[in-house]
Amino acid sequence: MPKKSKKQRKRNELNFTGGDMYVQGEISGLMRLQDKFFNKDTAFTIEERQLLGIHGLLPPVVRNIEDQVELCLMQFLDIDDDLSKYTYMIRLGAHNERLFYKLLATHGDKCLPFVYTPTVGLACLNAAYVFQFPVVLFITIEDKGHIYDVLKNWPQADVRAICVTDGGRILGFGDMGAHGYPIPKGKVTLYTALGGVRPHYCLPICLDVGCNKSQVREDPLYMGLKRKRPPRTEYDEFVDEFMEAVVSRYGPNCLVQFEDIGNADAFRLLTKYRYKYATFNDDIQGAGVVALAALTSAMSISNTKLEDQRVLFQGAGEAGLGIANLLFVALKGEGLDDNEARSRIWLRDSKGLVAYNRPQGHLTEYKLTFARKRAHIQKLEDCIREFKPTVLIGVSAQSGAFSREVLELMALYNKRPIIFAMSNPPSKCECSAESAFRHTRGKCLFATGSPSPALEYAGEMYHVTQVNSLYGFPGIVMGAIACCISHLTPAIFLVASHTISSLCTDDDYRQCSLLPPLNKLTSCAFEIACNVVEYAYKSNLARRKPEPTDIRAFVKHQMYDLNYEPAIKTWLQEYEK
Ligand SMILES: O=C([O-])CC(=O)C(=O)O
Ligand SMILES: [Mg+2]
Repeated sequence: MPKKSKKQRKRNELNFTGGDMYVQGEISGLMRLQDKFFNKDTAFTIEERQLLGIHGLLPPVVRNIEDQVELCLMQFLDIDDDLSKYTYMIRLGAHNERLFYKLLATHGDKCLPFVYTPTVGLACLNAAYVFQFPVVLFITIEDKGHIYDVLKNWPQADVRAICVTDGGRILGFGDMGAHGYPIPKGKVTLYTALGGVRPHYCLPICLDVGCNKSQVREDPLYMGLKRKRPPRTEYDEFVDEFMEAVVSRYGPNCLVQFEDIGNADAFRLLTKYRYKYATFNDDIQGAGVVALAALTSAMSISNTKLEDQRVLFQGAGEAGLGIANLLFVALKGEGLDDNEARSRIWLRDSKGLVAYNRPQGHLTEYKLTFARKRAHIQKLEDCIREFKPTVLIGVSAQSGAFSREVLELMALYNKRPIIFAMSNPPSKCECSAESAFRHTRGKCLFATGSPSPALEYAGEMYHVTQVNSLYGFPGIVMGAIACCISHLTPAIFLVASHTISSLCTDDDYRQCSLLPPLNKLTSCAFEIACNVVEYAYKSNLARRKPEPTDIRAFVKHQMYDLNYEPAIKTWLQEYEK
């Protein structure tokens, strides 16, 4: 028998003396198997299993993470219904976090729609049914005065990015109260899956202040507080306390993304907090980033300039005003003055054209900025006849708002009408890709909010662009937390938007694809993060010092590693010295 080396003898001794005593002071083997951060399932090597005392608790096979991913994909694809696919992903994430993110990174095209739009909408509609784990932190208005203590119950202490909703305007569904909790969960999943933000830095929060829809509240399965939303002063005090508690608990560099907050509250909070905290509103500013990027590509294809556009919005809520505002900034950047820039933008809400002297409908200060000085027009078709827009953007959550007549009019006035039907989920979308192509006879440059398959029209294949904030926010968050940004200025969103459109190629344009393909989402997020960091240092917004000399390496270094770490590396190396 060959003689065993000293090292091998030592290992052998260890292998048969049980594991726990060798990991004293550390997390036990069994806990590693049950803890999503440490778990590797069958990827624990035999040596690790023996040293950790979990030998025998797993089948003998040892797989690498790539093989595990393929196995998970097979299981996932075998599931028939969308909601079960969603719960499969949530369970996997709660059981083995790295495998979950590796699966998303490897097969994002197949899996992302089941952790994010559109399936996340279905999850909200079935929120009680799909709730299984403490995946988000719930803070209720009854916790007022003690929000800091609730934050302390979240198991991770080094939180750097929060996504928070109050369920006030969930996608196109309106007020869903606490049943909006899957939304921030879906968003922070993309921080990691696309932006590379380490998962333990991310915290999804649902602020439960009640729900004004009795139909939601009175559902026997409703999990939130069974009360109406509070008056504005009480609400504002609550959210103020929340922001202060975040800073006390996680420091001033912790970024807060507001998501799917009710319209009126969203604008007020953004105005109040945007220069005070590192915060942004994805539905307002994030929508602007991606819509402007898609518009930039559409202009490259149609060989037109920004100042040549007349943009009509169907919907003047968060996305509509967010896009209009960023467009306004971009137009001014092209040398237009305020009035010239505003003249390119018309908004139409549920009461018709946003005009000063319209007979009904109070105009908020945010809409007033874009109000027209002209006779009121009620119908969308008449707005089109009057304004002859080159671009029509749907952000109204009104299914069918882009009727055949609307689409035909756009094709009548434009060689290449630019049409974005952005509302989510598809049941709330202004028109389908199919009707946009049919009623413009294939002339339109089209994008929509949810993922859609390629489409055949008159013998030609057209790619259907998904114009969704997922192109922007993961990279913005990664960049902002990497350099500890103090606050996010409008220029940051322009930087992000330009980064996205700069990644489109002539090949994309040939397929009428207005944004980079979905398989480039991670590189898109990385480029945005680097450009945000660079801009933040240049503009004195970055608190982290010293300024890095190599920004790409600086960002890369902070990203989540999708491969397992050896469970006992440090300890074994110590022992074998
Ligand atoms: O979540 C999405 O897909 C886009 C979004 O923010 C919204 O529609 O509110
Ligand atoms: Mg949203």
